[in-house]
Amino acid sequence: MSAFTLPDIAAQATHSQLPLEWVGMCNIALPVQINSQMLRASADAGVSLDDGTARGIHMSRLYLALDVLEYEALTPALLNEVLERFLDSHVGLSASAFLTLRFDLMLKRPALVSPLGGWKAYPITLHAQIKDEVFHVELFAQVEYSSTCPCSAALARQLIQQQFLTDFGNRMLSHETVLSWLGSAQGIVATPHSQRSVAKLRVRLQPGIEELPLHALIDHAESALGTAVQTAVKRADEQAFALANGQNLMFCEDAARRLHLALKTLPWLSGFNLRVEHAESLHAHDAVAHSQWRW
Ligand SMILES: Nc1nc2c(ncn2[C@@H]2O[C@H](COP(=O)(O)OP(=O)(O)OP(=O)(O)O)[C@@H](O)[C@H]2O)c(=O)[nH]1
Repeated sequence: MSAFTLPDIAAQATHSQLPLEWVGMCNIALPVQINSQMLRASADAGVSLDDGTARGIHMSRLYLALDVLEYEALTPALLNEVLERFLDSHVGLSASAFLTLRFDLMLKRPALVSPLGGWKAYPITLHAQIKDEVFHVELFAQVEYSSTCPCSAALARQLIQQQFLTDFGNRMLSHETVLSWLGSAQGIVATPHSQRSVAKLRVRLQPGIEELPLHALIDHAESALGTAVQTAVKRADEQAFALANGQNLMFCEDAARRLHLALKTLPWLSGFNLRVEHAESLHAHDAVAHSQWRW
């Protein structure tokens, strides 16, 4: 080695003769382009080290291959291109390449009634890989919604009926008296409990799909649930939300089944795994359900 040559440890041989499934870097900060927005993302970039005699991979080559993500809209083709670059820069060392991207998708959402709106941040994780020469992409999205317990709603209705009997017995009542009672806190003595809930959707894309259907996946899930959490809210919006909750009473099992049936209709999906978590206000633990299809 001359005084001007930098030592290249990664290029040395190792005596362990042991291939490794994944080698790379985690939590690389970088921007990605989605829906013409520049989003702050975090990437895990890796390859397999199939040559068990090689000391290491070339981390810098993976890092530099991520560059393109800054300049082009994120699509399955772009993810594939980055993974191909990983492999092209590791010929003879690696046969599989992996890329995970995490970011918050920002979507502007209208209010239910008023002409207002606001932004929601949806946590997204994309897993792309080339393994056995096959390219795969998985999307993971989190969608928050409200769930009102159907059992609690029925119990509350029963208490309201009992209160009605206590207040009026079998008396003949005028329309006006009943209307006023229904509008009073003494009449509606009990309310069901609701909780902020989250659906965690993991889906595999059909090969050949051109766009990442993040927006479509989230819209589809929110429409199936009917009670997506809101942004800007005036009283008219809150009332519409109360109605939506009353019309979409859900145990976690109901939410999981709704989402299962809804996701199955998406033609660009080849399989999914979903989990719903209802952060119960009745107790301090969560109600959780899982479901999957072709997973
Ligand atoms: N393989 C490997 N490299 C590491 C690790 N930690 C830090 N590095 C450093 O990552 C840097 C980049 O590695 P390479 O991509 O091989 O750099 P290089 O040899 O200048 O680049 P090439 O000429 O393209 O091979 C090197 O300085 C390594 O020492 C590690 O755990 N494994």
